[in-house]
Amino acid sequence: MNQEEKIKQFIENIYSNSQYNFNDSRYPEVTLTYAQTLDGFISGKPNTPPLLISGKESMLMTHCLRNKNEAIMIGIGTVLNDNPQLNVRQLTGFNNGGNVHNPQPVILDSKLRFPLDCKLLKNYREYKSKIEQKVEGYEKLTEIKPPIIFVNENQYDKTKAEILINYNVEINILKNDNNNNNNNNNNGSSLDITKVLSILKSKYNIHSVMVEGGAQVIRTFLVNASLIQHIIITIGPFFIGNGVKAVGDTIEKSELSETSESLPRLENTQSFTLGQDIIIIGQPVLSS
Ligand SMILES: NC(=O)C1=CN([C@@H]2O[C@H](COP(=O)(O)OP(=O)(O)OC[C@H]3O[C@@H](n4cnc5c(N)ncnc54)[C@H](O)[C@@H]3O)[C@@H](O)[C@H]2O)C=CC1
Ligand SMILES: Nc1nc(O)c(N)c(N[C@@H]2O[C@H](COP(=O)(O)O)[C@@H](O)[C@H]2O)n1
Repeated sequence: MNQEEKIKQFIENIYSNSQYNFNDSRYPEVTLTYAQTLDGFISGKPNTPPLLISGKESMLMTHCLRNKNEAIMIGIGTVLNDNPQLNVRQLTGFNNGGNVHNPQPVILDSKLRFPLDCKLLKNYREYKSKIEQKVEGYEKLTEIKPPIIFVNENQYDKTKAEILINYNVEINILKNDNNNNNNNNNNGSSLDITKVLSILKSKYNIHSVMVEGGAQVIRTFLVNASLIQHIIITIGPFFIGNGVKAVGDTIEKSELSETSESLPRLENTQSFTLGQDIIIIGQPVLSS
């Protein structure tokens, strides 16, 4: 077995040992995963170029996780800062007829700041055009899905939404409920994450979601930890001194949701090194 096959096998085991039962839940199976430095940062200061924390082996693990999960969720802050692709391009068989799949991108974007020239849209449009024109090798391309975006009612530009809908982007409009439990210091523009997850399950039949960040989204899930089934953290073996902290400086008790009265601890933990990085895996549990 090569390294990619070993990582895929390892990831299979994580999910096959999971207690999660899709039929019993209103939500998809959620994996919160991100990479941080030894001093707890997930990126450099805001508006600086994306910080590569994962080494090549743990990045391969991230691509295997993307391949395993049906959807990948990020916040608009990450789209704007990193312009990510969120595909599985490091896996064998990518765009070559292999048995790999790109996850469905899901973006939390209350005010619809989604840039029309971002890679997520550009890659999708290029893929679609190649399929429609049947360019050579088109049958072997790995499918790219247009993003699903969640916005807050009354906070988004309807004209921009129309443009995106014409590009096959799905826009889901949520009622802005300031009493939701997603406190994350973003001035009342936070989407109700339980609604987002239940729509992903009921409307799109999505079974599994990998939540990749950024900081505000990680925080939202940690204060609603009953929604998470797995946490997988890559620790890069270096310090950077400052930047964006994975969970911010402090989380107040008042931020915790009704269903998650504490921040989680991990059970069934596993840790190992991948290249020079340390991987920590566990299932979050809440103390009562
Ligand atoms: N090292 C890693 O694994 C990763 C690092 N990052 C880094 O994270 C940084 C971006 O983080 P942030 O600025 O915090 O942006 P973010 O990606 O967490 O997006 C936050 C935005 O999402 C929207 N949003 C709507 N509903 C929300 C909800 N319920 N909870 C949270 N956000 C909601 C709001 O507009 C909010 O401003 C970037 O620098 C990026 O490089 C991002 C992903 C992974
Ligand atoms: N696993 C991981 N390790 C790092 O060091 C990272 N900086 C990230 N960032 C996440 O990956 C996205 C970029 O994805 P593409 O390479 O463009 O497909 C970035 O936006 C973060 O979500 N992840």
